[in-house]
Amino acid sequence: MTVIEANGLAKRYGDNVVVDGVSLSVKEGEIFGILGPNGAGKTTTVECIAGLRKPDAGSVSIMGLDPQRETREVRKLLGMQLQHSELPEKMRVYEAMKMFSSFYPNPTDSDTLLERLGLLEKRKSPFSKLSGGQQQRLSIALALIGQPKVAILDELTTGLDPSARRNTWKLVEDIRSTGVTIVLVTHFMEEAERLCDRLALIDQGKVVAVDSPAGLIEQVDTGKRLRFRPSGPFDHRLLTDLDDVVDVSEQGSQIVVSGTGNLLQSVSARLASHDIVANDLRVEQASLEDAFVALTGRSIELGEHSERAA
Ligand SMILES: Nc1ncnc2c1ncn2[C@@H]1O[C@H](COP(=O)(O)OP(=O)(O)OP(=O)(O)O)[C@@H](O)[C@H]1O
Repeated sequence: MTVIEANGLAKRYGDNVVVDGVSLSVKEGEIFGILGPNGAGKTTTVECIAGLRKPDAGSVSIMGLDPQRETREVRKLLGMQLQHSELPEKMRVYEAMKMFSSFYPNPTDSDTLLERLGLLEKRKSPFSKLSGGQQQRLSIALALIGQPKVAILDELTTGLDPSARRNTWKLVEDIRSTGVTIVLVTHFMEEAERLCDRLALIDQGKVVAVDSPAGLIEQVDTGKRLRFRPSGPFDHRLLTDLDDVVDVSEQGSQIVVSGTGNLLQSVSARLASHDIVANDLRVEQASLEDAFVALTGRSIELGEHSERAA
């Protein structure tokens, strides 16, 4: 079943076209990623989807409802974790939960949710005394308090250290396993690859491609590459006549073999039959980053405020 359907969304600020004809559909129970560099229009897109911003053109349907016209009904279905959720410094965790609970007709039990998010012992802490990871987890709790069918999570691991980031990924998987459909906005390749069932790559306000992470990589896959340092004298002709090998070259002391099919197996077998050991053997395959570069001509990590996923 389709949970979110957006068609031809457009939004401009003055002369700046930020969202330029975005169409996408999100299926029930999936983690759908919106991946693109800083400033690509991701946040504006999800704000239009959630009804927090009015698009200049296009339409959105969330489980058959129009977020612009049926705002109250949509709020009951949708939990939104905002990119920079700021609460009053002195507001305590349980007070924030209570306030957000009051917005929904059927909120879940606050302490049970805090416990699930590892925040129960912090329930009396003021917002300003929480670590970055705890503030993020609280913003997720606030997005989930109304028992939404759909949760939109915007850049939820930006600013977190690698361990907190991994814990948050686990949490997102747990939320999905309870049947919540998740839209995940991110500019981290690793996060998108690890979590998302399907992804929309967004660049300069446009959807460049929608597919599973593996499907996107496959679209641009130029084949496989092996690198190794041979243990003894090596003649390229040893490998060039293999069916799976397309090219053999040298980079310093390394041999680089590109090809297709069972490249690793056929090269290993041939080397072994000549008593050559492939030291420091590495298999390289196209990544999501390669797919993004191939589809847009630009690197996603080059955004002004980019931060590499560790
Ligand atoms: N209210 C606004 N008024 C004017 N320009 C805006 C407004 N909101 C966003 N923009 C501009 O729209 C562009 C896209 O912003 P948006 O936040 O949607 O991108 P994004 O892909 O989510 O990037 P980021 O990850 O940096 O937030 C940016 O150039 C931004 O400066």
